[in-house]
Amino acid sequence: MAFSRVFSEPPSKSIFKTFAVMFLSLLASLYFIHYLADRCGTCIPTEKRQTGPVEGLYAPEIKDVVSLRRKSLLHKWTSTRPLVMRRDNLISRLEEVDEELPELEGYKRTVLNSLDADWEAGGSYVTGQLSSLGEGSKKLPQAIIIGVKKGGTRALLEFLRVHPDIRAVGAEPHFFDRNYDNGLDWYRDLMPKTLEGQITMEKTPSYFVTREAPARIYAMSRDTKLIVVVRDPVTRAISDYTQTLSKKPDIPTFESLTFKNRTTGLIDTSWSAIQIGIYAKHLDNWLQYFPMEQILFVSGERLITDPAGELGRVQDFLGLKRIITDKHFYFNQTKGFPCLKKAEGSSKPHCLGKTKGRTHPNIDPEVVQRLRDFYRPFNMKFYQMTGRTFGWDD
Ligand SMILES: Nc1ncnc2c1ncn2[C@@H]1O[C@H](COP(=O)(O)OS(=O)(=O)O)[C@@H](OP(=O)(O)O)[C@H]1O
Repeated sequence: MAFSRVFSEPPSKSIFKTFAVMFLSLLASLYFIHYLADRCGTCIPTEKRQTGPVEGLYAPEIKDVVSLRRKSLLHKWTSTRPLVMRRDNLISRLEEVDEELPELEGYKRTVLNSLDADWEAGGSYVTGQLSSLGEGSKKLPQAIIIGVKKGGTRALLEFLRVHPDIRAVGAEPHFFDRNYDNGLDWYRDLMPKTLEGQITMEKTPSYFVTREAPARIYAMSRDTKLIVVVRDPVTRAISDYTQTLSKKPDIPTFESLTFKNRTTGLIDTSWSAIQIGIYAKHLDNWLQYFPMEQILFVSGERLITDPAGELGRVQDFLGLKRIITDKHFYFNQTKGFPCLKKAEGSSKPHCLGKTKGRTHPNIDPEVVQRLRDFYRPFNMKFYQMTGRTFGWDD
């Protein structure tokens, strides 16, 4: 990204890179083996699956001989290394690896595609919207969650997937920023199959700050509905920094990265963590192509305190019946976030993975205040443009 600051630490980067390549190779191999095992003639009928296949790897109810063999193989994997993780957790981690090392895009996509194909096969029977043969056809998305990074986009997508009239690709396609040269057929091919009346969706939070994205989405379809999950820009910046810190523990402090010059108090707006939160500026870019009525702003804060309320607004915006309601959520005290009572394709409660809801480091309150002062005028402009007050400056 144009605003990104590069931290040049060659030895740790090369170790990380080697680790990432090994990790992805291992995942690709495991999925290949799993895929073969799953496709063999005697595998568990889809209707016996209680969960999506990745979670299903743990399913205790595997009974027949082939399944037992598979179970023992999988048990070996899970007991030797914590590789078989929940699907959304795996997707989030892969996406974070990819963000640091875009050259691994091909590898990552192979793993993510098989994850989605697997999810599709396992989830389709349970949701009852598609047959296990995967009826329907792949379509370009009619609605896209375009941002913002660390706003709560994964939570929104996972919650929306519960709706029987929404089908979404789990992984971030990054089509309108990184993969545009692959063409629309490539993009369509990533999408799940849908039946008449179902909406195809994807989420890639970096679109919101990608200069070319509005024109490109407009060229695909001027009717595309756009959704932006926004969050207090100061908390968002800290969340963004926390994510980077989790992968590169040696980076400078948040406080030192915030300023161009700490003595003069000049904020470094070229740092992506700061730049992304200037929502009014990015929104201007989208309004050159799309009318305000075609963009829905979801409050990242309310998505946590009142998920059903925000989901109600999203379902209205998409022209769907309000099927996702209070009944679908419970507040998980341990996680500290709302979770689904039943995820798509599963009968089990489902919280987002460990990369969502990280503990943030303590930031010098003076620096936080300085950032609040910096964002205030941009926030006011944003409230004015959207006609909604998000309460970040109360
Ligand atoms: N239900 C639920 N469970 C867990 N986390 C939740 C939930 N709702 C919103 N959030 C917030 O989502 C933040 C991550 O945002 P994104 O999913 O947009 O991140 S990313 O851009 O895709 O990396 C993540 O940020 P951090 O708390 O900084 O980790 C969460 O605060």
